[in-house]
Amino acid sequence: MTAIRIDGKAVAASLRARVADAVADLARDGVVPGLAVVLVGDDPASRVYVGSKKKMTVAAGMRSIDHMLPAETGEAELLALIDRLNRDDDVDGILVQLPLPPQIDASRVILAIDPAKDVDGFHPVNAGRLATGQPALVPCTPVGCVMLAKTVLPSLAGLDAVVVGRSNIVGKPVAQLLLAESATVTVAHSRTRDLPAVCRSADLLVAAVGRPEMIRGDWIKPGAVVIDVGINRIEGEGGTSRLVGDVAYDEAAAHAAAITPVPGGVGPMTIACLLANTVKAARARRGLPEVVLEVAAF
Ligand SMILES: Nc1nc(=O)c2c([nH]1)NC[C@@H]1CN(c3ccc(C(=O)N[C@@H](CCC(=O)O)C(=O)O)cc3)C=[N+]21
Repeated sequence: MTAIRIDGKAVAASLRARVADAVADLARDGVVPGLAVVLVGDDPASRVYVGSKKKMTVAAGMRSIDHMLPAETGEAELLALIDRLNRDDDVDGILVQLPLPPQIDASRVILAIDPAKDVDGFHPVNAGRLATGQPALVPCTPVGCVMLAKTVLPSLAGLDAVVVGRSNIVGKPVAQLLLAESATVTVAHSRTRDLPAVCRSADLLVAAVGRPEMIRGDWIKPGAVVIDVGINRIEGEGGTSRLVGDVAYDEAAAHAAAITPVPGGVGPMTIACLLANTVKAARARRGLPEVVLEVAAF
């Protein structure tokens, strides 16, 4: 069997087109959503990523407000900026790029963001709302994972889903979303016994561990759907480098029914979902009804 390659780039482009339509609707009422992105330090990969978010925010018709702060920025200074952004009525979404330098406590920063503007969905209020089935801003990468799975699966109800990784950013929220879709969810992690056997039980496998190609072909149940969240840069010969996922793609594709590539899988969905969350926040803050931006499933 050779698996279907799930085209995250194409699904993300169609989601961004829906976002742009929703932004045009808001513009007719004089509303232009604004997304503030805060980057502390000058990590080159983070700069590239923030740049591409800015470009796509503007392409969708929204305002992008960048705050590039030096690596030595103190926690109090960052918290003061967040306070200003919370109060600024032109700002609908606030994203503080992670990781933060060691002198800043990320959990305190996340707690300081107004949950109504928390387009990353990392604030405990949004995490709690997601866990209890209330309307929430939901983390972007997990939403992207579920959207991609739904492009090849008519329903996730009753499926055995295995999530490898238990971070607050991906593992836990993607498990909550899959549970809300009525999958039977197992969250595996570094202390899980016989991880290959646990993975082999999965109809739907979500890999979010951050270890290059850790998940091998013979860990995949025949006919499974595999969503690879990992984005790992590995050094090749002669100073070259390439991106690989947490799943050994070629091996896994020999067993799976469908699989997301890296690059071109979950990554582009993360940014598209961030734009969608910004529209969602802009509407909710003004008491406007929610619009469906999800790409039509199946
Ligand atoms: N507060 C916060 N929110 C985030 O959502 C967040 C963050 N901090 N810190 C960094 C990570 C990383 N991240 C990516 C998003 C898109 C791609 C992406 O679009 N990747 C493309 C291209 C990759 C390339 O060519 O370099 C792909 O996978 O096809 C990658 C990485 C969001 N993050």
